[in-house]
Amino acid sequence: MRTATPALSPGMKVALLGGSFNPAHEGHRHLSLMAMEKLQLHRVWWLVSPQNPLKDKAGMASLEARLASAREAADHPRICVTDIERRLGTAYTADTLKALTARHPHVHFIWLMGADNMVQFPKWRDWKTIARTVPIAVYPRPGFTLKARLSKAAQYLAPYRLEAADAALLPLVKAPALTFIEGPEHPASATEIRAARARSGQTAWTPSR
Ligand SMILES: Nc1ncnc2c1ncn2[C@@H]1O[C@H](COP(=O)(O)OP(=O)(O)OP(=O)(O)O)[C@@H](O)[C@H]1O
Ligand SMILES: O=C(O)c1ccc[n+]([C@@H]2O[C@H](COP(=O)([O-])O)[C@@H](O)[C@H]2O)c1
Repeated sequence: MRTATPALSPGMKVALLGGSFNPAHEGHRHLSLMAMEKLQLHRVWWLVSPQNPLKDKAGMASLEARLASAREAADHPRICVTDIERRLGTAYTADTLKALTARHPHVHFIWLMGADNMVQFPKWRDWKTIARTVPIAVYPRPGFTLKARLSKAAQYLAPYRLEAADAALLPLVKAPALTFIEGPEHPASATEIRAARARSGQTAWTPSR
C-alpha cells in the first residue's frame, strides 16, 4: 500500500528520521517525541527506506511489512510514516533531500538520527553535501552517545554546532548546523528484536512497540 505525502504548509518544522525500521520499535518513537519537544517540531516523518545502501538485503523484511510495523509503532498524530523514497525512486539520502527541499522550499526540514548513525555518517554518499543541505540533530543511543560527540562528522560540523539550550533554533537556521539533543537513552534495537524472535523460533517478525 502506498502512502500519501503527509500534508505540509509553509513554515512547518519537520524532522526526517530515515531508517530501515526492520522492525520499528519504541526507541524510534521515543527519539521522535523527544526531538519534537526539544526542537519544537510540527512533525516527524519516518522515511522507511526501500533499502539502506550500506545494509545487507538478507534478513530485510519487505518494505510493506516494515511500513506496517512503523505505522503501528508510531501511534502519534504528528509522527508521519512515509514511503517517500520509494515514490521518489531515491536510495541515497543526499538524493532524497535534494528532491524534498526542491519540492518544498518553504518547509524547514532537518535530518534526525541516532548517535550510532552519526558515527557512520562519513560513510554515506555525499555526506558533506547532506550536511550543507539540512540542519542535523543527533539523539543519544546506548553505546554511541559519546562516540557520536567525538566522531569525524561532529568534528567537521563543530563550527556550526548549537548548544542543547539553543536546540529549538536548529530548524530555523541555515545548514550546515548540528545539535546533540539531550534526553534519556532508550535501549530498543531492531537487531535485538530480530535476534530475540529468531531465538524464540519465529520465522518472520510481526509489528512491535
Ligand atoms: N534506541 C534508539 N535510540 C536512538 N536512536 C535510535 C534508536 N533506535 C533507532 N534509532 C535511530 O533511528 C534511525 C533508524 O534506525 P533503524 O531503523 O536502523 O533501527 P535500529 O534499531 O538501529 O536497527 P538495526 O539494529 O537493524 O540497525 C537511526 O537514525 C537510528 O540511529
Ligand atoms: O545515503 C547514504 O549513503 C546512506 C547510507 C546509509 C544509510 N543511509 C540512510 O540512513 C538512514 C538510517 O538507516 P538505517 O538502515 O541505519 O536505519 C536511512 O534513511 C538510510 O537510507 C543513507
